[in-house]
Parts: sequence; structure tokens; C-alpha cells
Amino acid sequence: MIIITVIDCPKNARYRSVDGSCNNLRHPTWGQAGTAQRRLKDINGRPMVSYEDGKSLPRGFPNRLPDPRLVSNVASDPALGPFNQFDKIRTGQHMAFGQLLAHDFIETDIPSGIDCCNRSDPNFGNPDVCFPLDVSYGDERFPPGCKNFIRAKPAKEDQYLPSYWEQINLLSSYVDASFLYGNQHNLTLELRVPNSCDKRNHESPNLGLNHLLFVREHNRLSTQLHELNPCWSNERVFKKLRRIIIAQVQHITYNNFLPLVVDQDTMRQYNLYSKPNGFDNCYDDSVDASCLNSFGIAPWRYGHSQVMAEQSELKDDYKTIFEHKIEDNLLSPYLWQYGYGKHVTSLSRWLETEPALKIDNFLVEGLRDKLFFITSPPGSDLFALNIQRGRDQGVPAYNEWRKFCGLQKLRSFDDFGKFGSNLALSVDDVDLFIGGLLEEGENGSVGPTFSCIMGIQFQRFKVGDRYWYESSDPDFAFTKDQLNSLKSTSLLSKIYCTNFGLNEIQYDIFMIPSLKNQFLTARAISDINLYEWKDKTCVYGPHN
Ligand code: HEM
Ligand SMILES: [Ca+2]
Repeated sequence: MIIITVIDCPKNARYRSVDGSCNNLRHPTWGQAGTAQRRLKDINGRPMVSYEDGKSLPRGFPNRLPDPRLVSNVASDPALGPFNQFDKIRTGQHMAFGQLLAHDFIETDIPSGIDCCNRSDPNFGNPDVCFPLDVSYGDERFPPGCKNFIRAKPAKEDQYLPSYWEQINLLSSYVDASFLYGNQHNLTLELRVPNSCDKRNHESPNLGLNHLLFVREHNRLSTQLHELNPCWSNERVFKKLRRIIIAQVQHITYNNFLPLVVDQDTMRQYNLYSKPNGFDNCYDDSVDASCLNSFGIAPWRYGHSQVMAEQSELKDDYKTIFEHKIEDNLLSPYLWQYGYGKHVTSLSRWLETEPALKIDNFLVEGLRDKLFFITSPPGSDLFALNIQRGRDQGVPAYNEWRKFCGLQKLRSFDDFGKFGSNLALSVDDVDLFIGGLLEEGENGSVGPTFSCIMGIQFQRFKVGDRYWYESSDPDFAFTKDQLNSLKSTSLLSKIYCTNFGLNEIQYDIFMIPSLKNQFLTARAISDINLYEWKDKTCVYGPHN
């Protein structure tokens, strides 16, 4: 549980807080872990919210809308394929980094240990807590009837709360590598080591691997920085390095990763690229960087459709593959921990070169039929969960978002092509998750509705972050040389090959190796130059 305390912010803090508090000095809780998610407002200033009773009951409650498992079945009919196509550009590591980022900015607070299908559970039938699925007869995987679904908790103690329910984000919303440094103040300060303490990091092997990547990067640079500055205390090295790693994550996210998620118009319209050189004082303290409910519920779940059917190993000849099915390896660190981590390199090779699946309306069997089936048989359906969660959190239907984004509403089911009217009873009821995924974007990116919501969110993460890495604020800025050095060397391929022991790697790890994105030796890609952080007055150590 996260406890929000009343905050008296230090005025000239040199480092961002662990939980995101005091980033915004006028609104110290904006973006803070444990606060409410936010809603977008339409052009008339009305919040984008849609509860059945206008306050808290899920959209469509109790059964005005088709059951989400049914929608999932309809939208995933292989006859409507092609099914499970590979992406022509993006790698598995593109998928994996998207999940890592999700674990940087959003984790909705959802209670556990409640069985909404069990009459003797005290919450049985309580619509504030339970919103179970109702699986139809004839489902090929799950028994008919009640299937557990626990509602996200409403936020209670937040000064910004409206009259309807908002849900809680347990993480700091800022892009601040909190997947690595955590979201709770005392934990990080006590350990003074990156603790990779996001409790979901075993969800999939690709995720655990990426956590490991940044733990190793922190530890590698920490030794170097200490050698350069022997008189620095451990705490000083830790804090400086945390700032450096956050800058790397911000730079990579905005300049290499996002351009492969949203279209180029969105990148430009929302000013998402960094300046090629020097500072950018884009900070605006009227911008709230807190995560938007609508963003976490559907657009940023686009990555579920990229997840491949396997999480495999590629040996050093880059040909021999040892396949591991994804459903057999969820909620388990086994793949990257067994044999004392000896298989990390081969797993990393596979993620780096294997194409991700195309961003579309299909999820692999391991997620749609067999999600967590080993730990909680017979498992679940992530597609259906995403739809139900959108309804649970009062997120309006797809057409409302088309309108919000200035796009034409779809008028009839013919506009959905082959899927027809099985998605909902009215075209205005189609859920955002499915409507958004049925759109196609340029070069395989997400379509215009998801791009629009993501554009707004990533602009807020950037201009609403006082500690944004390009800032020249004298309290905490990098020097111009440090910043330029970070901009020219922050490349995930370098971090990846250095920490996973690869001798060569393609220049842009988010894109499949090709003539334009060739393999280079690890040495050919520049590493971060920590000499820029050498304190010339510091020769002996360790003192302070
Ligand atoms: C690799 C396998 C993955 C698994 C097994 C997985 C599983 C899950 C599960 C079980 C949930 C909670 C569903 C609910 O009850 O609402 C979830 C939520 C979510 N996932 Fe994934 N996911 C995976 C990959 C990804 C990827 C690649 C992305 C993005 C690129 C992503 C983004 C999200 C987001 C944004 C949420 C909502 C988080 C929240 O609000 O708490 N996931 N995922
Ligand atoms: Ca964060």
C-alpha cells in the first residue's frame, strides 16, 4: 500500500524524488505514485468518462454490452486473418521495451484474493468490487458461466477527485526509470542500489530480461563513475547515475522508440522529438504529467498484439533456435535465471533479431486463451480483460474517441469491414481497445485514434516533467557537454550488447537487421563518455 503524505517540497532539490512528488512545485502530487489517474476533456471542457450510472458502475453494466470474451472471440476469428503476421520492421525488443515503459508509468491498483464467482466470498455480487465475465456456451476454451474479474480500486484521498470514480496509479507517472529505482522513497534510499522492484517484473521473460539489462547498466556505470571520482560517496554516485540512466531512457524513448509506435505527424504535432543539440526548456508547470486513464486502458496495451508466440533462445551462430512457448513461461523468471543466468545472452539475441508480431487485432493463443494457465488454471484471456477493464474504468467507447480526436465517427458496422455487428449492438458501443486496434497506421504503427491519445500523453510526460533531461534549470541541469554527449551516445543497442555480452548488434535494436540497419561490432558504437562527469577537484577518496 502506498501512503500519500502531505508534502512540503524542498525548493532547489537537485534530484527528482523517487515517487514523483514535488516534481511540480505548485502541484506537488501531480504524477506522484499512488494518486488518481486523469481524464481528458473534450472541446467543451467535459471529461471523457462513461459510467453506466454516471458515477461508478462499469460502462454497459450489468449486461447491456456483449460479454468481452465473446467480443474477443469474434475479433480474433482466424478466418478473418491473416492471423499472427510478423511485423516487417519491428523487433521483439520493440515489443519488450514497450512493456518495460508501461511498467515505468502505469500500474492500476487492483485488489487480489477476491473470487467474484464464489457465493461465499463477501464481495460476491458487489458491483463496486466485482464485474465478472459471463462466458457463453460453446466457448472453445473456457467453461460457460462466471469468470472472475476484480474491479480496479477507486481513488479516495486525492484533492482532485471529481464526483465519479477515478482509479489509482501506483507508479510515478513520469518517464523516470521507476521500473528500476522503484516508486517508494525509503526503499530506494535505504538500498541505494537499483532494486528493479516493480512487482510485475516476472510477468514475461522479455520483461525480466529488460529489468536485468538496466540493473547491469547501472552497476557497470556505477563502478566507472566511482573510479573517476574516488572521493564521491556511494550516495552521490547513485544519485548522479540515476539521473544519467533516466536521461538515457527518456532520450531512447522519445527519439528511437516512439517514432515506431505513433505516426510521424503525431511526433511533429506534439513536439515529441528532442532537439538534436543542446537544451530544451519545454517545461510548463500548468501541464499535469499524471497518467491518463484512457491511455493505460487501451492505447498503450497495443503491445499485447505484438507479443510473439514464443520466448526463445538463439545460439551464437544466430541460426540454432531453442523454442519456448510464451504461455509456459509467464509469471516465472526461470528462463533467464536458470543455469546461473547462462542463457541470458541467447534469449537477448532472439529478442534482438526476431520480428515482433504486427500491431493488429490478434493476440497469440498464449495470451488470449492461455494467459497464466499454469499458475491459475484454466487461465484467462488478455483481450477480454483489456475490454472489461476499459468498461470497469468508465472509458468511453471508440466512436467517442474518434470524435475527441477530430476524426470521423464510424457510422455503420460496414465501416468495420469483415467484423460486422458482432462487436457490439450499436456502432457507438464498440470498445476503444478493439476499435483502435482495427485501425491501421503508417508503416505498421498504431492508427490515428491511439496515436492521438498517445501524442497527448507523451507530450504531457515531457513538458510536465520539471526534471526533463534537456532542461537547463541551474538547480539540476546537465552541462551542455554532458547533455550533448548523452544525446549522441544513448542508444539501446549499445547498452544491450555491452551488458548482455554480444560481440555485434544492429545499430537500431528496435528494427530488424537489414541493409540499412546492419550488424556492427560492439566497439563500433560509442559508449557513454563518463569523463564528462569527472570532478577535477576530486582525487582522493572516499571521504564524503
Ligand atoms: C509480454 C507479455 C505480456 C503479458 C503477459 C501482459 C499481461 C498483462 C496483464 C495480465 C495485464 C492486466 C490486465 C487487466 O486485468 O487489466 C496487463 C496490463 C497492461 N499491459 Fe500488458 N502484458 C504483456 C505485454 C505488454 C506489452 C508489450 C505492453 C505495451 C507495449 C503492455 C502494456 C500494458 C498496459 C499499459 C497495461 C495496463 C497497466 C495498468 O494500468 O495497470 N503489456 N498486461
Ligand atoms: Ca515512472
